[in-house]
Amino acid sequence: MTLPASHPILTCAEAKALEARVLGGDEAAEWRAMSAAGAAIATAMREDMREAGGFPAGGRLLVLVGKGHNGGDALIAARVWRTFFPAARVDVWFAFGERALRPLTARAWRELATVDAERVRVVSAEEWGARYDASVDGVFGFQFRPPVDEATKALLLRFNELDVRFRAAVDLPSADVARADFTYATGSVKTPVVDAEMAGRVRYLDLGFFRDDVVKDEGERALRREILAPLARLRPARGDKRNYGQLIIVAGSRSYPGAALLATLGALQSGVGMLTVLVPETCAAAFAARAPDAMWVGCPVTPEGGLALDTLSVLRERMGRATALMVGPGLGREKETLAMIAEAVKLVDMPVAIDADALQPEIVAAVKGAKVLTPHAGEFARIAGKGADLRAYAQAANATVVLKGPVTRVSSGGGVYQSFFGGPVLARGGSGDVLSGLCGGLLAQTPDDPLLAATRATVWHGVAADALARMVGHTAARTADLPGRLSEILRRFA
Ligand SMILES: NC(=O)C1=CN([C@@H]2O[C@H](COP(=O)(O)OP(=O)(O)OC[C@H]3O[C@@H](n4cnc5c(N)ncnc54)[C@H](O)[C@@H]3O)[C@@H](O)[C@H]2O)[C@@H](O)CC1
Ligand SMILES: Nc1ncnc2c1ncn2[C@@H]1O[C@H](COP(=O)(O)OP(=O)(O)O)[C@@H](O)[C@H]1O
Repeated sequence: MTLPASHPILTCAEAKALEARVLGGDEAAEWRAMSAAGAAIATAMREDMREAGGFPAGGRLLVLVGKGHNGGDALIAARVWRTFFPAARVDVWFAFGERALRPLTARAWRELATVDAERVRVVSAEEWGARYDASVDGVFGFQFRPPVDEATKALLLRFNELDVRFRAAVDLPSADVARADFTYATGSVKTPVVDAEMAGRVRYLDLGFFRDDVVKDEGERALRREILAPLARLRPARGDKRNYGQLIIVAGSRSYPGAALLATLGALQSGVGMLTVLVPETCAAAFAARAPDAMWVGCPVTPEGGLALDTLSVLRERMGRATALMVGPGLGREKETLAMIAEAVKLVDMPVAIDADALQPEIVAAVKGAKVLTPHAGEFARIAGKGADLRAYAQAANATVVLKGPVTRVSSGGGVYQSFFGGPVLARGGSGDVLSGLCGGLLAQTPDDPLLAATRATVWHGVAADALARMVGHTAARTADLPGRLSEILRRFA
């Protein structure tokens, strides 16, 4: 088993101890880390801001600075921002005055202030502009101890009212009051940010603090995009399609034909060697025109339009050398169809991925071997019971579970791997179907390693969604365009 590329998620006390260990209280090392954090924040902000159309030349940035290193990170980010956007105008607000700055934060401020005094100015809260293109909140970081004083809280609440197109925060949204669209977790992800309502989306910025980390399948962990790197490498010259697995998908119904097609498009870009898709006979020809590289097999349907029990004989004929089975997208919930699926998962001797309507307790229980389940919160409640714990359920069900949501969490009963990739561009019908196809395709390639297939699919899907959002924004995007983004992101591992 290859453990998924990931780093531990730490409590604030653990993060403090880690930084003390790595930086050893050495001021030069601390400055280097702050500089790396600031540069990483600015770079990530520039990328993420493309989802909102980018930062205009001559745009306005507001930087909120506290006393500590969180403020220093924000000030360095602003200095790097000025190298990206030389005409940017930067307003700096010191929450506790300039004199309160700790030495390295004061140094970060001196470096920013000397760049270009005309475009960088200190503002009081009264001088805040009504509108900014972007902001960086560095008032409080993970050393924050509540409560916040009333005056500062009132100002942070006022900050929330400003018209800011893109709000970034360093490590944690200040006092859990300042609102962020993206919170940049520098060096490590700290536990409180994961559930912080004000944090927006979390981005983990790896600063190399975990050099000595040995991945263990335990605890809460943040998935890293490096999990995709092996997929970017050359394949052996004499490879054969049979080396890359064969996936069989059973999906679709008269009501939801599109889900089967979307899952197929996801699977086709997973790198799988062969793909066979069992769909209602009425769909096969049209789908073959859309995706001729999959082998479409038309199956009998019930009068209501779901796959009929006889689909089992088609599966028996076709399962030959298959290395994984994926069932669920768009099947509908007819009794006959679900009974057929329960038999199908018993029939095969290969790992099974289960999604959507096939996520029923009796179907999950019928799988003999390895299984990957990809429920959203509603489906998870259906199979595991209301309020069930992900890790405990995965362990009890002997399954790898991908619990989808704004942050998707994956566990096979050991560690809980969180994916901070992807965003609201995915909040539209069919994006889960693409994920299940991708997951099935990866499972067919690593049938002995369902955890690797599931975590990799989750990261890949999320990173592709980010790429899509950067191209077209959140609103006028289409799920059908998501599979097309899966290839380009592998090209960035050179
Ligand atoms: N183009 C297509 O053909 C599409 C077909 N789809 C198919 O539509 C069928 C129904 O899927 P749905 O996911 O809509 O099923 P449902 O909306 O019926 O979800 C099942 C239960 O979970 C709840 N629920 C749904 N989303 C939730 C969430 N994010 N958090 C908490 N609870 C949630 C619902 O209230 C419901 O009780 C599936 O077969 C699916 O594959 C969808 O994937 C959309 C696109
Ligand atoms: N706000 C969001 N931020 C990030 N990811 C999201 C968000 N909303 C939905 N997603 C992702 O989109 C996918 C939706 O899947 P699912 O709920 O099965 O919908 P569907 O059946 O319509 O495809 C999941 O991968 C989920 O993690």
